[in-house]
Amino acid sequence: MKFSANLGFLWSDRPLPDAIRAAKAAGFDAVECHWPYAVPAAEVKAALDETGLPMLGLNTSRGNVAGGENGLSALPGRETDARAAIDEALAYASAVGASAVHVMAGFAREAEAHRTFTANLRYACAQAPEGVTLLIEPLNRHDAPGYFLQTTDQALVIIDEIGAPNLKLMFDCYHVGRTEGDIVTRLKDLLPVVGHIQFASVPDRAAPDRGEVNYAFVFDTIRRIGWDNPLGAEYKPGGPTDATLGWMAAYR
Ligand SMILES: O=C(O)[C@H](O)C(=O)CO
Ligand SMILES: [Mg+2]
Repeated sequence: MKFSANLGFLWSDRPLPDAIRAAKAAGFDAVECHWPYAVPAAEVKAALDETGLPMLGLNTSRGNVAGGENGLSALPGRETDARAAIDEALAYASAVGASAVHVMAGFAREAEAHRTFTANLRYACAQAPEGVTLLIEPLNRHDAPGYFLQTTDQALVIIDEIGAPNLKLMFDCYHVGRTEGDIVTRLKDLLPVVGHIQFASVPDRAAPDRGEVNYAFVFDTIRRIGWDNPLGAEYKPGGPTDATLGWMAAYR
């Protein structure tokens, strides 16, 4: 199995270039991040070149975080800000060679939110350069109550409606486990539209060696169905990241 270190959580106490180096030293095959924008892209690119690790993805900006925002693309009336965030993410992705951008929907319950989200996603799909995939990710209702995109069924409707080859699903086993369950069946059913897979223990969002989901079974199923891309370790270490990596040895 190949694994990608999600540097939004792993080694998040270090500057991003150092976190990339730590991921390399720990044996990860790739990295991904959340919101790298405070770090000059050239510094991130230099660390990626130095380590040889690919950057699999980054997120569009959340907007006004202090004001409670968690993404902009489904917010009616905020199209200008949402598209600026998409442009920013695509430019950063191009500068560091990242292969995906997660377009964050945000907290929205208005009737027009679906139409706003699909319009902004169409914009993103049209703007994305060759080799950059757009991802949408349902977030579980416990951690992100009121988030517009909550289930894989809802994401599938959106992906089908837009019908763009560069729009895919971020299948985060943690969120699916918390909201929907039946993780491996959902994954198999959705495989044609899956662009990236992430994981963490359920329900604690810790390393995958605990909790109610048997990740040995999940990873084995992923291997059997022929998914060969690195799986995103997006868990909260709750202390020094290096002390939480014992789970990896079983899959090498
Ligand atoms: O929280 C998650 O699972 C996402 O992957 C993310 O990037 C931020 O919401
Ligand atoms: Mg995730």
